[in-house]
Amino acid sequence: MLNSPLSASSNELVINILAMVLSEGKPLDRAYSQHFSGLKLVPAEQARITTVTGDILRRLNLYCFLADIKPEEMERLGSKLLNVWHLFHELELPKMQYSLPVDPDDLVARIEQAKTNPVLWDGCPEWLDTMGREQLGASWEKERAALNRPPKRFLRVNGLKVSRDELVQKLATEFVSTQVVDSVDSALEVTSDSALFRTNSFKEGLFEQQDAGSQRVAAALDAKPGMRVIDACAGAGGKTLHIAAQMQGKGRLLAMDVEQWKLDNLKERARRNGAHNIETRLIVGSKTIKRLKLTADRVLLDVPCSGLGVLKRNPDAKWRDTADRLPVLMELQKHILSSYSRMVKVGGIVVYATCSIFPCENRGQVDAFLAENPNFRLLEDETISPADTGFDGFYLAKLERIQE
Ligand SMILES: C[S@@+](CC[C@H](N)C(=O)[O-])C[C@H]1O[C@@H](n2cnc3c(N)ncnc32)[C@H](O)[C@@H]1O
Repeated sequence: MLNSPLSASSNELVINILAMVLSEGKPLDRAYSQHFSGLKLVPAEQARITTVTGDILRRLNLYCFLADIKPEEMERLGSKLLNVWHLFHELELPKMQYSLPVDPDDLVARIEQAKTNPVLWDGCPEWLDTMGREQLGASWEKERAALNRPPKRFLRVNGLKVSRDELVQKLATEFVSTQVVDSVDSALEVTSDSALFRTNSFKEGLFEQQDAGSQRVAAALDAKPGMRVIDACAGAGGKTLHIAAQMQGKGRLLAMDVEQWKLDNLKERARRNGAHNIETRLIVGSKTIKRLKLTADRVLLDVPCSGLGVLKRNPDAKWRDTADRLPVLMELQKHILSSYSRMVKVGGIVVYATCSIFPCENRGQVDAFLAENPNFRLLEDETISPADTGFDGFYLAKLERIQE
């Protein structure tokens, strides 16, 4: 994980970031950007801080149990948790100015006790374990273990500007080592600890950072040059940019979302990527969708979801009100699938996708949709399993419109 302890100031930052996530309910990425902006941290130290913070959040209940503190006590007692974290990973204790001591015998006893509880050992809250068992049965345990591993870093090669082999060579000259991902044509795994966003390759738009599992979603859409394609929950455009590359910049690609700031972000990324066939449109009501009825060859519905497939990368979702929000999210998923799918032409394809591995957000939604919409048929669906692939977890279903 690390080969030397964090400095006093880095420990302080980890505690402050954790407190912001756990006490103020801020998303982890926002807590990072708020704490890192204005600081002149070297990239390697920033990476060490995110490594430790991410690992603590992936197994928060375990570390809190070992330190005998509660998550909401992070601001006051976080130094004890950080001491426990270092001892657990067989590192020297960090040199913090004020820190609460750890009783080594108590820690050993607590580690032994925790080992007898696999749910705690995997950093899983009780509600999630119950849901995982209900939803996935026997395969839940391997997914639970996979979801607490550190995420790998993947790139999507921007085929509009460079080939995968050319990018490997170019990145090597910038001291970034990568290896090809056999099962995903557009993906490279980053194997060095490099600051990717500072490379010229990134500034020139030769790649985007994107999980390999996520890259399978846009690939399933099979968009071709010259088609009319709608990405209806485009966000900041991770998948839109991939679709634009599939279309080789030819045809019309409409990126829609209910948040204008995300679409603005998308436009900036599209410029860097050299993706010139993207138009953005804010969804302001049902009319925006109705006007596009039967107009598209392909529609991607990358719907809002629990994010429970991507917990390696966003572990803070385990410690929020995710379970309470799930019914609301599922209602929204149902609405988006039934009304936005009308934008596809007869013979066209809709891909419904989530970053969840739970059937209630996935095949359950698709089956309910098909029962009410016999004018669509399921061509194929796939759950991308974090345990089997090492990627983040996603679901995708390819639906063909067979009649108006
Ligand atoms: C899973 S995210 C999309 C991620 C994006 N496709 C990507 O690859 O980066 C879901 C998106 O749906 C948007 N959204 C929420 N409610 C929506 C609605 N009613 N219609 C369309 N988009 C919606 C959210 O703003 C969010 O950007």
